[in-house]
Amino acid sequence: MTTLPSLGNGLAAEPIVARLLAQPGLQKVPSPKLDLFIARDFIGALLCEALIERIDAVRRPSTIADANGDATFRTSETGDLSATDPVVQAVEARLAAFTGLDPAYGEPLQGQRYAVGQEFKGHTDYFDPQGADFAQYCSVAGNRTWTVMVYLNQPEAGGATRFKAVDKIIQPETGKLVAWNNRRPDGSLNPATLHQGMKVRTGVKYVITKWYREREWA
Ligand SMILES: O=C(O)CCC(=O)C(=O)O
Ligand SMILES: [Fe+2]
Repeated sequence: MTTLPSLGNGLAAEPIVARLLAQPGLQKVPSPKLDLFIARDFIGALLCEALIERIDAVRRPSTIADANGDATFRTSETGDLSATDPVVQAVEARLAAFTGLDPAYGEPLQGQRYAVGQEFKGHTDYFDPQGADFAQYCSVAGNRTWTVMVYLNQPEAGGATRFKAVDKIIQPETGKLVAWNNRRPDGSLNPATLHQGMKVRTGVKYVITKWYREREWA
């Protein structure tokens, strides 16, 4: 088996985009405004189930940076997944091979759970350099570069991810990956990555998220 090389932190987006485009079944959302990719069946249902179990074991109320006075802005639950767990390691290896993004720059894999009525309102995944919490979140590893997210199940209704600036609504499906560059090709932060996790209407929604940084995650 050949091992694909790591392609860095994603700030140089071109090699990451090329690696993604080489993956069978990958869809690029056609827009000049941002690099946004979708791949169905990125991981299988059994691995998704195992990850859901792990999330349920560690979940706690989600938080946001730069409190905005809206207590209902992000109402989901979040949990950090253990890097020593073989199930987590399997996903990490698959993510690294698929995207080329170097795991050394990645935050710990996180899980999110949304019950009926829960959501994450419109936001960007990068931290606002003018925001009150910027130093706290970014002084060590720098700001975020890429986001990679995988839906672990399919709620009966609701729970889509909406990218307003490009008028794209992505429906959750078990094992489906969504990846985007939080920057423009020149490396500047891209406000067109604004997105929201829409309210779950029926059922429950689970995702995993992996965020990459400018500098290594210690
Ligand atoms: O749950 C979703 O669809 C989006 C989640 C998200 O945007 C985030 O966790 O940053
Ligand atoms: Fe997000």
